[in-house]
Amino acid sequence: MGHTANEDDSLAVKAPPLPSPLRHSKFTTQKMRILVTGGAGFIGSHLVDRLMETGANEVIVADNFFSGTKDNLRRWIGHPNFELIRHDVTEPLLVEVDQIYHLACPASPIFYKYNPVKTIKTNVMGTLNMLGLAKRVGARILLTSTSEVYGDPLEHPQKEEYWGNVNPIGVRSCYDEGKRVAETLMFDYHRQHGIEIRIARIFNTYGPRMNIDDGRVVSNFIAQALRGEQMTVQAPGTQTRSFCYVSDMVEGLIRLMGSDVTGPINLGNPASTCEFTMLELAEAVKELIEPSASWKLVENTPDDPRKRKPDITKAESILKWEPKVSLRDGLPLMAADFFERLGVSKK
Ligand SMILES: NC(=O)c1ccc[n+]([C@@H]2O[C@H](COP(=O)([O-])OP(=O)(O)OC[C@H]3O[C@@H](n4cnc5c(N)ncnc54)[C@H](O)[C@@H]3O)[C@@H](O)[C@H]2O)c1
Ligand SMILES: O=c1ccn([C@@H]2O[C@H](COP(=O)(O)OP(=O)(O)O[C@H]3OC[C@@H](O)[C@H](O)[C@H]3O)[C@@H](O)[C@H]2O)c(=O)[nH]1
Repeated sequence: MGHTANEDDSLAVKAPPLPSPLRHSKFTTQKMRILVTGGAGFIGSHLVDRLMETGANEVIVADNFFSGTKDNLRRWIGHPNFELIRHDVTEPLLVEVDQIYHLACPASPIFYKYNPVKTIKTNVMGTLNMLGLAKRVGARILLTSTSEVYGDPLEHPQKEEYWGNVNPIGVRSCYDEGKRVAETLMFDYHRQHGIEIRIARIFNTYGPRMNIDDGRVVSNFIAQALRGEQMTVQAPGTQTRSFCYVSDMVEGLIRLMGSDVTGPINLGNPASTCEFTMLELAEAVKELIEPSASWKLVENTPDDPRKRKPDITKAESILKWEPKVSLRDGLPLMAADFFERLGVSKK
């Protein structure tokens, strides 16, 4: 026969305890426990390196390996402060953590357009699940949003106050509208439930470990040049992007997480040495990496933004952050990694 609450108060239904009371104990020196979703990807794995290298953190990566790979994390696998979970963020995740860097989402246009329904599910359900987790454990959560929330911008450079020019029904919408909803969810959880949120709007970032067949322009041009293929400049070639090196980006993300502002905050490199047309980028790859390389003009895809450059006044003043690596310095660093992975010897 079962007990009732009246018979035995110890079995009465109680409010759930605060998770991990040990974490607030003054008798233990706990490391900060940090979840990085999408940590097996390009930016995520560099972020994991920085978080692990301090020795002050335990890091849990949750990734479904759609575009990321275990190889990016091989130096940490087996480390006592590191755990890797194969997990899709569209499903709930139960872990006890202090901070969440929520990066999980396909980011290259060819990857995010491959299964647009899954992309929007990842942005909406994935972000809801991570916010639910943040609420349950009282964690601070940072979303890696994107410059794509500005769409094909009618203002240049783009400030955080700009609401954007986005096609809600186009082939890019699964990603840019998905990220816009993710930002909305972040702010609604913040206002309604008091969750500590941080939103970074990341502009085009490049560097070592980008998937060789990622499809984004810098990795495409370098891989094509090294494989002896023509670089595919999508028409008209005069569209611009402002390219930020990955170590600068990771520094910005860590500073934002440690700050007391919600954002959104633009992170990217607006320097005149970093805003390039695609034709200029092809010429730079030819000059700096493979002098025999050539390019051809190919058809573009719909809704490609014609120009993009961040206004980073807020990041500079609030986070005391500014990017340091110019495109001309960053391209050879990325190419060195591609030489190694493609098994081609540097001339
Ligand atoms: N690199 C950029 O230029 C850039 C610009 C703006 C925003 N961002 C954002 O930064 C984040 C990381 O981008 P990246 O460039 O490193 O791309 P990436 O493709 O290398 O990394 C994304 C990671 O998320 C994982 N992932 C995707 N869907 C998932 C799911 N449903 N569940 C669990 N894991 C999933 C992938 O396997 C991969 O490891 C993304 O949120 C992206 O939107 C990147
Ligand atoms: O082979 C290529 C690939 C791309 N491009 C051009 O290069 C420019 C940049 O394209 P990418 O695919 O690298 O990236 P996009 O700027 O379009 O989108 C990116 O923006 C920011 C992030 O959120 C994402 O990482 C991604 O969506 C576009 O104008 C595109 O037309 C080429 O000329 N040739």
